[in-house]
Amino acid sequence: MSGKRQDYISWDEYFMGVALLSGMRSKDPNTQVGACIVSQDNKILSMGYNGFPKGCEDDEFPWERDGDANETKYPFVTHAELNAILNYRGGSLEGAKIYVALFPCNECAKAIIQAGLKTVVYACDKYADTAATLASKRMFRAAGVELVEYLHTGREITLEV
Ligand SMILES: O=c1ccn([C@H]2C[C@H](O)[C@@H](COP(=O)(O)O)O2)c(=O)[nH]1
Ligand SMILES: [Zn+2]
Repeated sequence: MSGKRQDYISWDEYFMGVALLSGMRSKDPNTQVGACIVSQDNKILSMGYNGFPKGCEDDEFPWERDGDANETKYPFVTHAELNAILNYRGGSLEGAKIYVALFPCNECAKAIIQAGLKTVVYACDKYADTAATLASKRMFRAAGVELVEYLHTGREITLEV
């Protein structure tokens, strides 16, 4: 009997928690996505969330979903997964895992595969029926990337400072 705490969070809760916390930085009024990249030995390598590129001010670019293409957020927003990959300054991400709030779109899938990530753990798949997600799953399957649905534990985590 070591007397250690028993209610500590699991690795999955920890990394998905970091991904969700990163997503809370997003200014997207509809969908906030966070991502956390983790090495094979459980070290956090990088994080990201969906937002406009550097120099593209949140108050000057549109957050709309509908309208003329260039009056919506879609051409401008950098996705959480891509930001996490681009934020990494350490070299290779070969073999790493990515925890992400939303199932990656086809563009993120390409970046994930090409960066050498081998596992995607996702919390939500709300666009499962879209062409982008279906293309994404097809590419992940072909590239041998493991897809793991995050099992929500129901644990509420409160952060107090
Ligand atoms: O792989 C993905 C897919 C989407 N996102 C971001 C891009 C947008 O900011 C939102 C999606 O907005 P909706 O209003 O739900 O269409 O999610 C991402 O980061 N990664
Ligand atoms: Zn994407």
